[in-house]
Amino acid sequence: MRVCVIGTGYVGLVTGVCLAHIGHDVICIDNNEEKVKLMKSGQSPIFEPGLSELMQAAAKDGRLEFSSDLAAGVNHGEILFIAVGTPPLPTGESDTRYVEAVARGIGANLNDGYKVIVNKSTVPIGSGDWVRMIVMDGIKERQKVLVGAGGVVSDEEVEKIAAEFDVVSNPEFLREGSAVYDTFNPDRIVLGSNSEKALSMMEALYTPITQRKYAEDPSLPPVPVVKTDINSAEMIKYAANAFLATKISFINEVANICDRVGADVTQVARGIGLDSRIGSKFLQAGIGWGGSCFPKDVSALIHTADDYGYEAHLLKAAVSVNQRQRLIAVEKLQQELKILKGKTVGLLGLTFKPDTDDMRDAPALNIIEQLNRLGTKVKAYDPLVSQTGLRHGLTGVIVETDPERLADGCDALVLVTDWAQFLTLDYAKMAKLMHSPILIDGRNFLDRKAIEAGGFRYVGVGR
Ligand SMILES: NC(=O)C1=CN([C@@H]2O[C@H](COP(=O)(O)OP(=O)(O)OC[C@H]3O[C@@H](n4cnc5c(N)ncnc54)[C@H](O)[C@@H]3O)[C@@H](O)[C@H]2O)C=CC1
Ligand SMILES: O=C(O)[C@H]1O[C@H](OP(=O)(O)OP(=O)(O)OC[C@H]2O[C@@H](n3ccc(=O)[nH]c3=O)[C@H](O)[C@@H]2O)[C@H](O)[C@@H](O)[C@@H]1O
Repeated sequence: MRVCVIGTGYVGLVTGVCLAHIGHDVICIDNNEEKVKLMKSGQSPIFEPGLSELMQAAAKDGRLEFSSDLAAGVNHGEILFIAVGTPPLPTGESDTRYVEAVARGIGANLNDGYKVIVNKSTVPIGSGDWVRMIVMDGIKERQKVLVGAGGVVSDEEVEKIAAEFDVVSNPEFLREGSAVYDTFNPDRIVLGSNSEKALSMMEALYTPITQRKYAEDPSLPPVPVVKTDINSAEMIKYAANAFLATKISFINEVANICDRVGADVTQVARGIGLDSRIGSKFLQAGIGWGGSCFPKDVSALIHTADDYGYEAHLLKAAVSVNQRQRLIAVEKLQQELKILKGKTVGLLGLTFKPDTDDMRDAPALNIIEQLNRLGTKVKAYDPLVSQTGLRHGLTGVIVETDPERLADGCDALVLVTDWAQFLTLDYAKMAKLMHSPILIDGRNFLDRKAIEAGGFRYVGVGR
């Protein structure tokens, strides 16, 4: 099928590349010319395991193109994905201006022939109808321009074009760092629409994936396709992220109680996670959830509830537990070192999770800010940030090029991101380079015994 994906961030680029890989004819559009230039040269603007290889192969096979020309993209695609960002506004609500610009642009360029317009971006509930309205506005604006220029686009023609598109909500559930894997091995595909025609085109689009043709385990039963109305599909996305974030806040709260009563949250998590009603995933206690989506999506859902006269107490509590948890490492440093002014702390990891270069709403940022406020010198080593030299506008932190330089002269280390590389560092050597070999394991990631054998005092979260 002919597909156009508009917006080449994590979601758009991974969607476009994976759809090309399974045989569709894809054009990816972005209004950032620099990005388009980079992608045309075969380079991925984001770090995502496996993505570059698939991207280069699909481009070589002629199934994947990049452009900044929206009109060309709209003309090409039978299915048009909107995958631009929906960042949070200071109020917590979602900033939909990029979706609006794209929807208007689609309308202004819609041509003959049926099109499915897909909301892949995470958008506030009710956005399906809103996108339809904006696309219609775009069509009308074009009509005005054409009429002004002596063209002849009649009202009937506008109605005809309008009748020839449907809007589908198709929320995305991929995780950064395993985005390609998640795309080929989804737990479900959610499609929200009231149009049978649009739904059947979307089902056909995803058939190779739902039939597990590209799955790690092709013998699994087909991927469930959940077909709903548009509002419910949009709500599924928010509810899923809000549930996962709340689950992490729950285990973090349990961890804080464990710290006080002398229990070990890692053992508790295993003990409760084996209950199939609870499940073992997303029970890793630590310094809290971050990233580009959990914080913004939970806030947006709280905001939506508020708009409709409902106070979302539980979600607000999940956020407030998380805000406190973000600084738990600083509390632990104070317990260990007492006065932090004039001390040097080294952060192992900066990104909000491993296998990504994304620093959006990373807990490291709060830790750096708070330590700076307390007069502490902060250094950091991150496998990706240190290597790529990408500083992401980081201030108040010296980015070191290797773990031993990081340890040199530190009063304590804090493991911020659970990068696999951190399991095999030479901790004995690092301990010798430090003023005081203290390690706060903000992700309960390391083997306490091995770290202690290396000469460190080990402090976990809730263990
Ligand atoms: N990052 C993630 O892991 C996930 C994100 N989502 C949702 O997907 C959406 C996209 O998120 P990301 O990929 O992280 O976004 P992003 O912020 O990384 O990328 C957005 C891209 O859209 C482009 N763009 C903005 N306006 C444009 C326009 N008018 N025309 C063409 N391109 C335009 C930007 O240049 C940028 O390349 C958001 O709604 C997010 O909540 C959903 C699931 C996972
Ligand atoms: O909407 C989105 O953008 C995506 O948000 C999350 O994906 P992502 O943010 O990439 O990363 P996660 O693996 O979910 O981790 C989020 C945060 O929670 C933290 N986390 C995760 C799991 C856990 O047990 N404990 C924990 O503290 C991570 O360190 C990270 O800071 C969801 O998992 C995806 O399904 C969703 O598509």
